[in-house]
Amino acid sequence: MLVVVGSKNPAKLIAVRNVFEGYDCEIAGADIPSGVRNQPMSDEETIKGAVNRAEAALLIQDAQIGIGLEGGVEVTESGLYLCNWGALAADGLETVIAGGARIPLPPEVASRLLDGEELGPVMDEYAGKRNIRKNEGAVGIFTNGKVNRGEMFSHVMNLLLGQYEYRMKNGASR
Ligand SMILES: O=P(O)(O)OP(=O)(O)OP(=O)(O)OC[C@H]1O[C@@H](n2cnc3c(O)ncnc32)[C@H](O)[C@@H]1O
Ligand SMILES: [Mg+2]
Repeated sequence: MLVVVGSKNPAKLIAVRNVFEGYDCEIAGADIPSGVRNQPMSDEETIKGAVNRAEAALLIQDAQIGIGLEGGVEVTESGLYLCNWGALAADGLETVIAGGARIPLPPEVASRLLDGEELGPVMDEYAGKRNIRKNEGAVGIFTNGKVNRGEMFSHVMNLLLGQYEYRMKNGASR
């Protein structure tokens, strides 16, 4: 079985490989646009990005499962929160959706995002590192390394795969 992930970001691919370990399948990453802004600014926009990527990944030749994982932020009364969403698409099945961990961003990072900057480069500058988004992620930085981006997306992937299996088992495919 071929599982296509709508991204080549290693933090996302690691998460997909983790949860499909022991399954007889091949995992491939493909550059697929999210169809939303580079920096999604709400849960709704982030979900849309994840669903778009999953459904476009499924259209790639021989794909049996398409996966979309998307990071964004959500404005709340207690500040700007990192949000993460995932989607799993398969033929004949309503696209499965799951949400991941959320933590608040410090005001100095939040204000730059609200001014239109992207989290990826802002985080690199803030932490004085490179490619944080492909490694531990903002979540890794702000949790002192306790939960990195790959682990966070692994949890989202388990929520997706688990729901997929439940629906397949119970015939709730539509
Ligand atoms: O190559 P893709 O799959 O697009 O991976 P990405 O890192 O850009 O990830 P997203 O598009 O899902 O994330 C949307 C934006 O938020 C940034 N971002 C999201 N989560 C992040 C994190 O944990 N650490 C750093 N940047 C993050 C990211 O760089 C983008 O600007
Ligand atoms: Mg991106």
